[in-house]
Amino acid sequence: MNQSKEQRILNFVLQNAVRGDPCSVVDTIDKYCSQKEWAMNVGNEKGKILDKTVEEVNPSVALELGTYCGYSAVRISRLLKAGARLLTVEFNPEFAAIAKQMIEFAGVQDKVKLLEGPSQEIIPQLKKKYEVDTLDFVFLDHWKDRYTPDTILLQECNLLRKGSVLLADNVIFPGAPDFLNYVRKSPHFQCTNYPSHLEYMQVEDAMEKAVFLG
Ligand SMILES: O=C(NC/C=C/[C@H]1O[C@@H](n2ccc(=O)cc2)[C@H](O)[C@@H]1O)c1cc([N+](=O)[O-])cc(O)c1O
Ligand SMILES: [Mg+2]
Repeated sequence: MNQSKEQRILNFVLQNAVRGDPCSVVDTIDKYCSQKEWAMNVGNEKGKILDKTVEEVNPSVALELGTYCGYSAVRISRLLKAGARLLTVEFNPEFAAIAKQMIEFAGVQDKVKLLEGPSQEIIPQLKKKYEVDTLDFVFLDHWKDRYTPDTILLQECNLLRKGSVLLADNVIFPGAPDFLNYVRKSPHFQCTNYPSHLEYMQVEDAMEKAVFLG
């Protein structure tokens, strides 16, 4: 049975990155996906915007929607302070299995909890089942038509507090027009746009930061 692209990415990391070194895992995925096979990791250019935002927020509890191969889970968790944790949601069992191995190889498994299932089922479980009070940081990088309903669901579940920061990937390409419309029109969010490029390509993209005002 021939391998999936995601399995090939993982194998390349296992053979070429340094075990226990998250930066080398991130760099090795970028090397593979820029030279061999494109994949929908946030990448290094937008990854630097993600890094800056995570460093600014310095979250104790962070949520990621859309783990995929674990690139941004490794990227985010490498910046977390001792005792801080990242919850990352993945719906596809194959991707979840790849991401788990990627996270363990990078040595960040103590900071990352991978939750398998659709975001609309997991989000309402965060408080009781996963002992979350409120979220300091949320990275949205899953299905683009889920950004808005999940942002509304996060509010309905009282998971955001004054100052909670949402950062959304791909608001230009593939695009999340309804999300941009929603957060920019809402009196509950203060928005900032960060123009960038699609990972590994010279296509315009951007990230949107939306700070919850309570
Ligand atoms: O489509 C994109 N992303 C969708 C991501 C989806 C991921 O989120 C998971 N999920 C987890 C929980 C859910 O509830 C639903 C899905 C899916 O199982 C998948 O692992 C995308 C596409 C391009 N592109 O250039 O085409 C570039 C990008 O940066 C992208 O992020
Ligand atoms: Mg993306």
